[in-house]
Amino acid sequence: MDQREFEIQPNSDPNPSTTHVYHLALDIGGSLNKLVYFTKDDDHFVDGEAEISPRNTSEKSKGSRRNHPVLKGKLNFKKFETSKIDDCIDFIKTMKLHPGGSRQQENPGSQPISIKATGGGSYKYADPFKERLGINLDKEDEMDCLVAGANFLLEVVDREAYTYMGDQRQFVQIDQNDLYPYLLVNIGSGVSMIKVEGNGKFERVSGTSIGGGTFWGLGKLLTQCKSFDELLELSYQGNNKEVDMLVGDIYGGMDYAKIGLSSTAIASSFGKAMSDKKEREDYRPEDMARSLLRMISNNIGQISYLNALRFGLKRIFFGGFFIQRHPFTMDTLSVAVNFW
Ligand SMILES: Nc1ncnc2c1ncn2[C@@H]1O[C@H](COP(=O)(O)OP(=O)(O)OP(=O)(O)O)[C@@H](O)[C@H]1O
Ligand SMILES: CC(C)(CO)[C@@H](O)C(=O)NCCC(=O)O
Repeated sequence: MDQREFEIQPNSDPNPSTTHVYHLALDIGGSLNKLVYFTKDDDHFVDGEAEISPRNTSEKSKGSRRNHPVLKGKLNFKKFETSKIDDCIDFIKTMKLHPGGSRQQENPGSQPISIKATGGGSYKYADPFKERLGINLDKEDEMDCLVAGANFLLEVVDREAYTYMGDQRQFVQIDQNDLYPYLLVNIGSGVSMIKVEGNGKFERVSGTSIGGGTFWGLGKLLTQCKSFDELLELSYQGNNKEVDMLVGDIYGGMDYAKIGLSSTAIASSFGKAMSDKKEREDYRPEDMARSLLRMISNNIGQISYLNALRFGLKRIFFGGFFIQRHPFTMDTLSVAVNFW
């Protein structure tokens, strides 16, 4: 997808009276409900349809990537907490996204409007969508969508995948002939690990229930934070060694060099709390938040690495809102993958 013609606008709402909406779709997960819709301004509106031109996705990648049509318009992303599903329905209603959003889908004439939706919430919340908006959620399997989306981004969008270590973001140049097989680790409320061998060729090989929902849920109980962003922000100000038992705490300040453990390595997450004569209130919320973030990210990194090893996969791609735009979390994952 050529990013010169294809703008991605995070959470900026277009004016419904001057904008034409196409292809509203939803991913209703355990924590977050994600909406995507495509818009064209009056300027780019041709005979009631979006202008589509089949062309290569990027001058630079001519020949090396598959041809995809380029839609001249904007993709708009919006997210809501899934628990506030009514806010999402209100938004769709106010912005009048649902009639336009189905325009190019398979609903000609007076058929009931149907919107593509994935994630567990497409089952759980089918009734409120029907009752309040009169729309059917046309369900797609979440793993199919996840893999199709990841493959599309990796095959088509330049500068999409990157490594993150020590504050350094480095884009990965992907050789299309050497993309598969890879391990896809999607960190949402829970974590899914999928071995991807090609388009439509994948198997969910592992997962863990200790994921983004655990960080936010347990973190809320420990710190009284009111939002995920607040909890994450708090964790940046904390020091996990106040809560975690380090190798040095066990070895009298020394490394355990013989097995490659430095004195600062975490020997036991939250381990200090067992023997400290302290109540929960005596620990600083920021230190607990930091320790929790480390514990969960390290665990995901370790399980991912072991699964990559188990299936002989040389590359792991991480995704999901637990890490999106969160450099410290990404860095912790990278350190964990390298450590184990
Ligand atoms: N603003 C936010 N509000 C709540 N959680 C957030 C927010 N930003 C990031 N997160 C994190 O992202 C996680 C949700 O990620 P994502 O949307 O990818 O998963 P999901 O689709 O809701 O879950 P699942 O796939 O397991 O059903 C949350 O559990 C939380 O850790
Ligand atoms: C249940 C799903 C697939 C819903 O997205 C996800 O939250 C998940 O992969 N959870 C982890 C489940 C496990 O493998 O332990």
